[in-house]
Amino acid sequence: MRTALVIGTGLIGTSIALALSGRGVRVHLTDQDPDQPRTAAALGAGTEDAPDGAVDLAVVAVPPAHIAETVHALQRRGAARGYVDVGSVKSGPRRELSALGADLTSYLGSHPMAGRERSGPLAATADLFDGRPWVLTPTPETDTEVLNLVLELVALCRAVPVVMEAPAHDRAVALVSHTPQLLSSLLAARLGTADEAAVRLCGQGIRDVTRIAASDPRMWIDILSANPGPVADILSEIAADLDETVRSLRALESADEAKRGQGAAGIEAVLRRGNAGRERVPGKHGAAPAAYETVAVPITDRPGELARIFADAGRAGVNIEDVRIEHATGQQAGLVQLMVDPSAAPGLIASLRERGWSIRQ
Ligand SMILES: NC(=O)c1ccc[n+]([C@@H]2O[C@H](COP(=O)([O-])OP(=O)(O)OC[C@H]3O[C@@H](n4cnc5c(N)ncnc54)[C@H](O)[C@@H]3O)[C@@H](O)[C@H]2O)c1
Ligand SMILES: O=C(O)C(=O)C[C@]1(C(=O)O)C=C[C@@H](O)C=C1
Repeated sequence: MRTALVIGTGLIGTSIALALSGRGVRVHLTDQDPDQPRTAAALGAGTEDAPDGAVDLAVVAVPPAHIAETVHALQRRGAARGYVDVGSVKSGPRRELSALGADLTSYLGSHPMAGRERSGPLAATADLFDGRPWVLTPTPETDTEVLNLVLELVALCRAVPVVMEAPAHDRAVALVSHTPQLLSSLLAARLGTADEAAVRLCGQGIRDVTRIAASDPRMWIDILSANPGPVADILSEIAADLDETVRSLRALESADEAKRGQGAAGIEAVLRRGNAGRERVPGKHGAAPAAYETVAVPITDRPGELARIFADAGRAGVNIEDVRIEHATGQQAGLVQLMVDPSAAPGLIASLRERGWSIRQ
């Protein structure tokens, strides 16, 4: 990739622009608020000058509610060879693009799983995405060239590509991102009316769980409006857990020893379930299994082939942890190396064979 256009030079757009500029890509910056690209350019993220012609990749980093109209407008003026968005929700923007009659072959929905509670270019850093998962949601209609451009973007940002279908992505982030935001806000909201004497005692625990309560509400209204059902489902399960926990605490207040025992058991169960969940949270650089198994699949160099193999892996329920593509010199062919958890490899191989792929042993 030689040239890129970043639309929306806030936290995420400027962080991407800094990473790309730092690795030799000429990055053009634009935003509906002219102050933002000016600041981003001053930070070394790229240039405010408009590109001469079509760039290689347009990166749309605007709030979710504006993604579809922005991508569609860029496509209509032929701004780039490929278009990617980085929005925190994936099904809604795709549906809206489809309703607008946009070209879905040159568009790929993506979501870097890295961010901060602060907005704007001044919060941006070039290493924001280092080692973080970056979800890609190709479909069979995604052009191979566009998928390759986005894989290059992810690699240049030193992130780890993870392929998912948009609805599965939205359900997953409801649990790991959207519900935590609301729970953090709900807890921090209690501090709003608490006595000064109590607030003065805030220690590291409450700082940890309320950090993201400082996030921009406008952005989160957009995100939650595009994913309300899955978030409401998880919150109602948590509400049931809360009811149970309150019952256990009330039992602990009882004069009856047996009831107090039940209360303690209920609380212990919650804490132990919490320990087990927390153990599954990956470290900053991802809980990569010690070693991946490589499934090598020869492909022909024609539009849609890569997207098809990713979609077929998705249908097999297999997460692609990493991917490498070897291009055969002088031939319209290549070898795609899909890196997966060793336990997932046999199922992936069988499923891909069933779908007509040959596997290089
Ligand atoms: N903040 C995070 O932690 C995080 C993480 C991953 C992905 N995202 C996604 O990245 C995108 C950007 O989020 P951010 O945190 O960088 O927000 P931000 O508020 O820091 O930046 C958004 C920028 O987009 C500009 N903008 C808004 N509407 C526009 C339009 N129609 N045309 C051009 N520019 C427009 C704003 O002026 C602003 O500069 C969102 O879709 C968000 O869901 C955010
Ligand atoms: O660390 C933070 O500040 C974030 O909340 C980042 C976070 C997340 O939930 O992980 C927030 C929203 C995004 O879409 C992706 C990343």
